[in-house]
Amino acid sequence: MFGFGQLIEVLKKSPKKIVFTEGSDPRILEASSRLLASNFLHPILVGDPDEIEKAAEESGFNIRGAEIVDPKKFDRMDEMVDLFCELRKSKGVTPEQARGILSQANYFGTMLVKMGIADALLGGATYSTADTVRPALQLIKTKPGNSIVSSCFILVRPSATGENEVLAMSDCAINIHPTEDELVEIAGESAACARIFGVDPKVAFLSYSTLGSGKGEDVDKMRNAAHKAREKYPDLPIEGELQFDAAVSPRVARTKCPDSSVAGHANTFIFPDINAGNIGYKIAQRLGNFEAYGPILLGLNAPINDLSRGCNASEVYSMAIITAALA
Ligand SMILES: CC(C)(COP(=O)(O)OP(=O)(O)OC[C@H]1O[C@@H](n2cnc3c(N)ncnc32)[C@H](O)[C@@H]1OP(=O)(O)O)[C@@H](O)C(=O)NCCC(=O)NCCS
Ligand SMILES: CC(=O)OP(=O)(O)O
Repeated sequence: MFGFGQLIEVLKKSPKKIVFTEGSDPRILEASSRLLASNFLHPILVGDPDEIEKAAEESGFNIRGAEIVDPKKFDRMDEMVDLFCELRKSKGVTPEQARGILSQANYFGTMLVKMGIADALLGGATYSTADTVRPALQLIKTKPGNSIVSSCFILVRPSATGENEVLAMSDCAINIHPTEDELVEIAGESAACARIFGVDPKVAFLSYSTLGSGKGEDVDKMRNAAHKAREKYPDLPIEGELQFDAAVSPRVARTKCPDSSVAGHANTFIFPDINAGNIGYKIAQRLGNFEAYGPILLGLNAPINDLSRGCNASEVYSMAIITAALA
């Protein structure tokens, strides 16, 4: 069963540095002060030191000991500019353009990871997901063997048995209209992510149709993706296409698809597109009493994660631990 204690133990054995791109945000400052009080994860705050210290003082958080890095005064900026130009040479980026781009905290922070100055990055408390993730897509790129970066939310809710109920939902944040093959990759990556959080994955490819009850291109897409995923991951329990009720309710599953061993017991949900996924996870979070951790980026070649702009300090703290522990 998943607990943050296990991730913290991982970090205690191998402490890491995590860069926060929104160094003066009060939620980042609160999470950083909690991290500084322990010694398993060291925050690097990007921004103007005066502004950050003033914000910390005003919000009453002790960030003594935090590293603050100001892109305007960074002593390795020439080296960073050269590396950036090299990485983006196919786009013909000039050093002057690179300097402008690297004055932005999202690009600067990503380059701190690329240069090995930080082990991990967490952003998105005020930056949109697109602005948090784009520098990583451009500079860090996908892991060898992956064709896309995607994402997964881990949803956690205490249950009546006393054990946490843990679910995975994907892709709620990155790929807007994933293809069948991309959905297959998302399912494999999400199942692997779910396992890290103690889930024995049972994967449902979601739709408005259950095994042919409805018709349409989107139904075909999810059915075909489920079929391809079963071929690619023969040991993974996979069903699709399924409506959400058939995926999670044993009673509904007995009526709609009695022969499926996944239906009624699914815990890893693959949505047809980002509209469904983003709306779906936020309903679970805001109306279903689930804590939502993510989006956890999958398939990216370094530990960089995004936050929802609606996050609180406790979610920042948890996501920082998740991000660094998965490094
Ligand atoms: C992720 C996202 C920002 C990328 O869009 P974009 O920046 O317009 O993408 P582009 O097509 O210009 O590609 C930029 C780079 O990222 C790469 N890229 C884009 N999507 C990618 C993906 N899913 N996986 C890996 N690389 C990707 C491109 O190959 C390109 O690389 P290059 O510049 O080296 O050639 C976009 O898909 C998006 O906005 N997604 C939804 C985000 C969102 O609003 N989520 C809801 C809230 S969580
Ligand atoms: C993940 C997500 O939906 O992010 P935001 O709320 O910042 O758009």
